[in-house]
Amino acid sequence: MAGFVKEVTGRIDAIEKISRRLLFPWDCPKKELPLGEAVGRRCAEEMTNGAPYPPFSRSLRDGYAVRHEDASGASSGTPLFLTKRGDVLMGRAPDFKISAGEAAAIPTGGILPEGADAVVMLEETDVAGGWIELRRGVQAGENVVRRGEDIELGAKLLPRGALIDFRSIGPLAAAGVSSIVTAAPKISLLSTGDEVVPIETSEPAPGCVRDVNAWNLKALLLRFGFEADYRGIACDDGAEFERRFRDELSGCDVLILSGGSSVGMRDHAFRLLSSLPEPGLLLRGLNVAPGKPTLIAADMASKKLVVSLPGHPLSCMAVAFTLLLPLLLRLIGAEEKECGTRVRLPLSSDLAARTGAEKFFACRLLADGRAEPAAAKSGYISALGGACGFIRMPEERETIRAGEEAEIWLWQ
Ligand SMILES: Nc1nc2c(c(=O)[nH]1)N[C@H]1C(S)=C(S)[C@@H](COP(=O)(O)OP(=O)(O)OC[C@H]3O[C@@H](n4cnc5c(N)ncnc54)[C@H](O)[C@@H]3O)O[C@H]1N2
Ligand code: MOO
Repeated sequence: MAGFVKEVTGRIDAIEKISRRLLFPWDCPKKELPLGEAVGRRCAEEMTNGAPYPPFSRSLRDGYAVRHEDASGASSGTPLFLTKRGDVLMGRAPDFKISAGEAAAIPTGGILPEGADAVVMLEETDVAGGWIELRRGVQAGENVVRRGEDIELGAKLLPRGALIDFRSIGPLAAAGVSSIVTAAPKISLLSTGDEVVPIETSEPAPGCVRDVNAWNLKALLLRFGFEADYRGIACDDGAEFERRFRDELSGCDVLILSGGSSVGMRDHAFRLLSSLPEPGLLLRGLNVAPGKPTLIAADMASKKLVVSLPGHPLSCMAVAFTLLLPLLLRLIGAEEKECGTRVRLPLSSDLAARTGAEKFFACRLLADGRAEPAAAKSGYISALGGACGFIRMPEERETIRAGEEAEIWLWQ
């Protein structure tokens, strides 16, 4: 790996410069999917609500629909009595209105009859001699959801590029969105290195290891709404590697390599990324630890992005989470610009590193709310097991003490 670049670019600088230089977002492929199949994907366009929700004012309780002023002041000691106007039937529009002094029986979810603006719960009422006895007063709107109160007509359901998941699918279903146009950039994953062998290899030869990075990357990207196609492993032979690289690049929008990003005898990524037409190589060396040997290049005319990630599995994932995902979000024009959530939590033990680079450490969340740094080297593959995300140590820091708050980048 000797001879790797000394000059490095800061992560945020890299993201901003590359996005601007490549004129993100790109008009990348889209796929229309039935709602259920769109779960876990990102919508290609902003989605707005086509109908108010709920579509009609409805009761939240079994009870009596009333005008709140008619119930005002009712208590068990001084009950009020209203005339029963009728029964609201589930799934049917009432064919009567509530006038002063009237109440209507209503089920949970029933349409609030015109004139009524609140519901008194059944257990706070009685039927007495043809009257409805109220033992409690209600405020306007109590036990009722007004038409459009939850989601107004025209409200934003999903910003462009948002992840479709359990948090956002309900309003889409309610709005009758049965299919969604999802962003579907064609992303290919190619691992590199003669020592990297397919996972099916029953007994890797001495010096060989099964491919981990491609599977890590595939799972990470999927978790954040991007489908990536595993294209296998490219060997270290220069000519063969080049053929494979060009072949794979021609079939996708984004080619993600791992390994061979450093500059050594067998590291062809730099040479090939540099050979791409305008703008060619955009990043050579990232000021992130682990993750320095990262290369990014693009071919603007053919709208191709190539990201060559470090071979060490933990480095590869740190760069994928902190640099690759933000770039992909910008590429598809997502409003969200980073994946995950930033919080500040105290650390459970001291952390020490060198100043200069922006540092990321896998960490676990302890039950007492502290973050525990994983004791891991960049070549480890176990560090993300049970991790909640990464601790970020800024460039200028070299320690964070136990008990001191640090910035944590949670997956969620
Ligand atoms: N003398 C120096 N050596 C190294 C430097 C350096 O500056 N000077 N940089 C180190 C850093 S930092 C990293 S990170 C690695 C990155 O090197 P490459 O991106 O060129 O990656 P490789 O050399 O191909 O592999 C590194 C390491 O990772 C393993 N690997 C690669 N691909 C996979 C995969 N798909 N699944 C599992 N493991 C993989 C590979 O076997 C190597 O052990 O270089 C340092 N060295
Ligand atoms: O940057 Mo390497 O990616 O430190 O292990």
